[in-house]
Amino acid sequence: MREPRTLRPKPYDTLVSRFRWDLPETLNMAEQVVDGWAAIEPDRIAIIDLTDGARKSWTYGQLWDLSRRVEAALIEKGVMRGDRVGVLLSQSPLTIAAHVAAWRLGAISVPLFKLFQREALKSRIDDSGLGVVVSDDEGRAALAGMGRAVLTRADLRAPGKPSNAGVETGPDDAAVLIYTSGTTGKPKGALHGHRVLTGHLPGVEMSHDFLGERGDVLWTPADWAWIGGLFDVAMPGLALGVPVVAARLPKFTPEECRRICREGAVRNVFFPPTVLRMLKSADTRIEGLRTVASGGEPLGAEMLAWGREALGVTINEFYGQTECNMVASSCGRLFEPRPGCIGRAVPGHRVAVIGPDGDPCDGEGDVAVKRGSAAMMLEYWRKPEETQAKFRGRWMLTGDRGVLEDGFLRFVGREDDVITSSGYRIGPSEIEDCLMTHDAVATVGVVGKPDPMRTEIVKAYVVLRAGVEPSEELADELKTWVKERLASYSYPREVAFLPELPMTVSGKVIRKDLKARAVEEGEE
Ligand SMILES: Nc1ncnc2c1ncn2[C@@H]1O[C@H](COP(=O)(O)OP(=O)(O)OP(=O)(O)O)[C@@H](O)[C@H]1O
Repeated sequence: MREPRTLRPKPYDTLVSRFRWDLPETLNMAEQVVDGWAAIEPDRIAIIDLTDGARKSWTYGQLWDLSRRVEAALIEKGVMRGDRVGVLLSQSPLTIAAHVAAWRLGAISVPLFKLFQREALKSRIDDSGLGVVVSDDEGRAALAGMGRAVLTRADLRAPGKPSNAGVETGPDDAAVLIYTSGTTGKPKGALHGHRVLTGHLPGVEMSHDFLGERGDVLWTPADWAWIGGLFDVAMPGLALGVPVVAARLPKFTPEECRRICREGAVRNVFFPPTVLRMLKSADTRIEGLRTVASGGEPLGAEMLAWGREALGVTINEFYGQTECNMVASSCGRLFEPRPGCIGRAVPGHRVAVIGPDGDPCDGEGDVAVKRGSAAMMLEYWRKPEETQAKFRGRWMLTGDRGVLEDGFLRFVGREDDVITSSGYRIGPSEIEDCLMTHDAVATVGVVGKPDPMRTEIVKAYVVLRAGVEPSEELADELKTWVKERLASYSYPREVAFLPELPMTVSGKVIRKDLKARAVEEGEE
C-alpha cells in the first residue's frame, strides 16, 4: 500500500532548513489527485459522499472513471489545452472529476460558486472567457442565456481510448484560474500552475498536525469553489490519500455541521473563523476531532481558547490568500501557538514584513512572501499592471500589514482596513478580537468612519448573541470593555448593532460594505 505522503514531524527548524520544493519537470495535478492512486490502489476510499442523505463511498478507481467520462464530454465540446473550463458545483465527486478532467487535457479549470447570483457569475465567466461549464441542472438554469455550453452528469459519455496522450504539462503550466473573494474590491482572477497543489501540501500538513494517521477523514463546510475549500482540503486530502467528505448544507447550522462530522466519522476539519463563531454562539461541541484548522480571517485568542475548551484541540490557524495560500501557520504538534499571532512561516515559504524600500524591517510593515513558493500564482489573469503592482523586488505583497515577533506573524489588518485615528494607526482585528471576548457579542466587524477631527474614528458593527437586546447601555459597556483592555485611543467611539454582517459566499465579512456604510453615516 502506498503510504500517504506526509511531511514527517521533525522539529520546526529542521523542517524549514531541510525543505526543498520537489517539483519534477513534468507535473499534472490530475496525476497527483486521482490518476496516481487509481493506478496502484483503485479500491482505496477517496470521497465519502453525504450529499444525497445516504453515505456513499467513492474509490479512486470510481473517481478516475467519472473523470474520464467528463474528459470525453469535454473533448466532444472541442476543449483543448489552455481553454478555460468552468466548474459550477459545490462539494461532490463530480467537482473533483471536472477539475481533474480539465487538467488532464491541459485546460484551465475555473471554480465557480453555486451561490453566485447572475451578475457575479457573468462577470467571472466573461472575464475568464470560458466556453464550457461542468455543472448540474440548477447551474444550467443559472447559466441560461449566457451563451456557454453546459455539461451535466446526463451528458457524460463512456470514455474512448486514452485521450490525453501528448498533453504534457510542467509545474508552471496554467492549471486553475481562481478568483479572489472580493473583500476589498473587484475580484481578480489568480492564475496558478500545476505546482499549486504541491505548494499547499506543507501548509496543510502543518495546520493538521500531519495528516495520514490511521482514521483521518477530512471535511470543511467551506465551498470547494473557494481556494480554502478546494486547495486546503479537497485536493490535498485526495493527493495525500486521506478520505474527504463531500456534503452540502443548504444553510449552515451548527447542528447540521455536527451531524456531518458524526456521519462522516470526520477527524480533521477546516472551520473558518465564521464557522467557529457560530458553533461557539450555539454552544455546539463536536466530539472526535483530531485536528482543527482555521484561516481566511483572523482567528483571535478568544476562539483559540474556546477551541481548547469546547473541541478539546489546539486550533491551528493558517494565513494566506488566493494569490499565494497557506504561507504561515501554527501547528500544535510543533510549537506552542502564540495567542493573537497567526503562526510561523510554513516550510518552503519565506515570510517577511518589509518597508517601502523592499527590505525586511522591524515593527509594523507590509507582509510579503518571497518569490519561489510553489503556491504562488503565475499572474493575475490578463491584468499585467495589477500583476506588476503585486510584486516589490523579490517579494510578493499580500496587501496586509503585520509585525513579526520572534518569527511569529501578528496580523494588523489589510492595508486598506488599517484605521488612522488622531495620528494612531489602528488594526481592526485586535479590536474585533477583544470585543469577541464579551459574552453579548456573536460576531463583529470594525472599520474606520471618516471624522473631521480625528481623520477616522473606530466604529464597531456588532451582531449580538441570540436573546441579547441592543441598548445604549450595552453600547457603552462594549466601548469601556475595549478601552480598559486595549488602549484609550483605539476603543470604538461608536458601536452599532446589526442583525447580521455582510458576508462573502466564502463566509468572510465584506469590510468594504461596512466601510461604505460608515462613510455614508459620516456624511449624514
Ligand atoms: N489567518 C488569517 N488572519 C487574518 N487574516 C487572514 C487570515 N487568513 C487570510 N486572511 C485575510 O484574507 C486575505 C486573503 O483572502 P482571499 O484571497 O480569499 O481574498 P480577499 O483578499 O478577501 O479578496 P480581494 O483580494 O478580492 O479583496 C488575506 O490577504 C488576509 O487579509
